[in-house]
Amino acid sequence: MSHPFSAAAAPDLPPHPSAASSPPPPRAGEPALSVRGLVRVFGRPGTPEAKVAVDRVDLDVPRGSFFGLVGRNGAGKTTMLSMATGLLRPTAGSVRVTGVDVWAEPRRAKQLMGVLPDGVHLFDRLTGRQLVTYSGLLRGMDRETVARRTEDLLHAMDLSGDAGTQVQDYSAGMTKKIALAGALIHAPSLLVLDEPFESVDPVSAANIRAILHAFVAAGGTVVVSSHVMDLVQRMCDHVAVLDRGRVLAAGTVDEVRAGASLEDRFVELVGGRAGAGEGLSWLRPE
Ligand SMILES: Nc1ncnc2c1ncn2[C@@H]1O[C@H](COP(=O)(O)OP(=O)(O)OP(=O)(O)O)[C@@H](O)[C@H]1O
Repeated sequence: MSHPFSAAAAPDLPPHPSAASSPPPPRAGEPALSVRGLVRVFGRPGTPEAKVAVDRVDLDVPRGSFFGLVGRNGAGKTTMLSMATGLLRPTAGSVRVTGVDVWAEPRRAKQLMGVLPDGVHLFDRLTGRQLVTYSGLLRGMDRETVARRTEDLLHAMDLSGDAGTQVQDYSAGMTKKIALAGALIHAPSLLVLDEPFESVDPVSAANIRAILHAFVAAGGTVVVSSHVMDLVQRMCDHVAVLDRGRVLAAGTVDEVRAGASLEDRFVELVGGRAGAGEGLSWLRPE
């Protein structure tokens, strides 16, 4: 019997949609995502307030990979992924999705992508079912396909029972899952997920991982950002370590961890835990 949380319950998600407005075919030999010289400065450049959040990043995400982007708080992960997905304009540099320039041809590029941004701001007066349905209709998909995939996705995310509830009444984890369902409905070639497991319970997280693995097995590419090294080591085949807006290491997980655990290697790369707990000598029970 097909268990509701098993990979077998993953919705029908070939990497290329049968939507009315077909996306451009991937260009042979192009990485799924290619970033060159990417820079983002917040605040006026040259002023003391200027903050270089992403600093001349070059990165290739191979097609068919499950790619983890890891870094400390404030390392620049969200800023980089926002630029990569057309949500935040780069100060400099370029981004291509299977050869399509995200900032020169945003409509074409966005057809190829499914995006789960960090701190998603959803139309939360909609019910879960309406939100997923509109995600599909806005992509130009036909109603019948949208209706079928919406039910598949609600089931796969264990949200069928809450499909008629407004998203504003969802928990943080449910909100994450419904946003992910909306990002999957057009069966994109590339999924970019910022912290997809944050606030998500372990059963739902395992379910989402199974869906993502099935998607990669079908030829899709997934990029996830995460702080959880153990998860990235187990789940991803490629990883990039970002720190202070720069890529410190990138490659297959085995190349980057170089025989150590990814967590140990990460701490080594970003400079360890110097000063942890110092200056808090007062922090003890009276
Ligand atoms: N809108 C903004 N205005 C000014 N500075 C910003 C803005 N957004 C991000 N930053 C700064 O850019 C840097 C990178 O932030 P970013 O959110 O990309 O990091 P992150 O790696 O995603 O962190 P976290 O893991 O905590 O989510 C931080 O120093 C942050 O303060």
